[in-house]
Amino acid sequence: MADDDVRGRSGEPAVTSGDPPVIRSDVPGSFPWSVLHDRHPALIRKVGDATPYGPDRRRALDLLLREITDGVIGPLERAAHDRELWESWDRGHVGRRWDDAPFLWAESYFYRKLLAAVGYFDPGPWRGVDPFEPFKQAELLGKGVEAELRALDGVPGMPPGEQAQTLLQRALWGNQADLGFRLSAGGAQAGGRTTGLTADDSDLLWPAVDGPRPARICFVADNAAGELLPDLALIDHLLHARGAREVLLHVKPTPYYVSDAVPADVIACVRRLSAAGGRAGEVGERLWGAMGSGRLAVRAHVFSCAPLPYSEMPEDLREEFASASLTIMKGDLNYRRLVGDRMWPPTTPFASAVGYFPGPVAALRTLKSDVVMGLGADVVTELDAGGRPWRTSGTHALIQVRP
Ligand SMILES: O=P(O)(O)OC[C@H]1O[C@](O)(CO)[C@@H](O)[C@@H]1O
Repeated sequence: MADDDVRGRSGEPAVTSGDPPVIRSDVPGSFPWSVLHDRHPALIRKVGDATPYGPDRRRALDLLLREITDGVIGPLERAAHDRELWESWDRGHVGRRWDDAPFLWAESYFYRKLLAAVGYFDPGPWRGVDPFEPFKQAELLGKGVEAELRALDGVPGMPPGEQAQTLLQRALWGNQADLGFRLSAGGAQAGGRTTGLTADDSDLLWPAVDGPRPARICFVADNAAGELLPDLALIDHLLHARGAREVLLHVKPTPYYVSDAVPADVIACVRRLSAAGGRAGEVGERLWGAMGSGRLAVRAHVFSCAPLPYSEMPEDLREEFASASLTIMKGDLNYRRLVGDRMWPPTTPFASAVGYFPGPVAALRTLKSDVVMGLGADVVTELDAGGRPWRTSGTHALIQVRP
């Protein structure tokens, strides 16, 4: 796959091969345009309403709203702890228009600036206060999560193959629990789901787990609460029932894309499981023990919040993925970063885009953005004929594996 960020003289990303163009947000009415122009302003308001910030934080939120509305991407503060890091991730976009940056880059930078606006990195009372915590917390205590936990009670009575598939499917569809999606005006209808998957390589996934030696699994999580709970139930299955040696659970180092899990969310979910009683309680107790013994380790790599595709991952992360029997990538954003945020023809083979990845990799994702590949031509024809926004509505899902 060509590297998006091989730069031309202007600093603009240059497409160097026949790969399709990187997705931008500059077409009014397009999905990425609506994320930048509708979803992000709405999110700034919701964040301001959810926490009693004082006048200085409110002013900063207003300034950010003005910046994303009026157009030009401003730099981070001179003293920002990660300014150098972001300079290394910049591809000449700072100082240019938000709409002209790659969609992936612009969204990621928006979340970094939102954290700055609420004082997340500054000395003072708001340092480390997750602006999305009220939304995550509401979900964790909600009825949907209660039902998810109770559903685990039915799993031990199933034949082993069905247990595995059930836990896999619950983790997959848990990816609908994306608060960024639901907080926006148009996203509220997410929740319907199709019965079949648009692609299903699950028969390739289990052999990678059950290989000759006890597996080491990298599990790259996505959203907290409603997604992380079934993810953790699947992780428990890998460790407890499938004899995996260890699971390295990658989450975000800082709050991101509203509901993306950070280490505190892992702890909250393990506590929630442990306190639930029944099968969920057993799962929670085992995971608690696995964290204590090191069989379940949490990672919060800085690249997990980078505005770049995984093809540009740093060497230490590459080595970690290379050492795994299987890396499981959850969710839409991880998919975009895995295959490259481009308008791939949807029948392009999945393996052709992930050839750079240093080990076996599986994507578990509900479809919430334009990027998709690895579908059968008949599937695409049928989906297109349906006349619905199947790529972005979260009602469709896929499991793709490159062994
Ligand atoms: O939580 P997920 O599955 O990564 O989805 C996040 C998705 O939401 C969006 O922010 C908007 O749909 C996408 O850009 C992104 O891929």
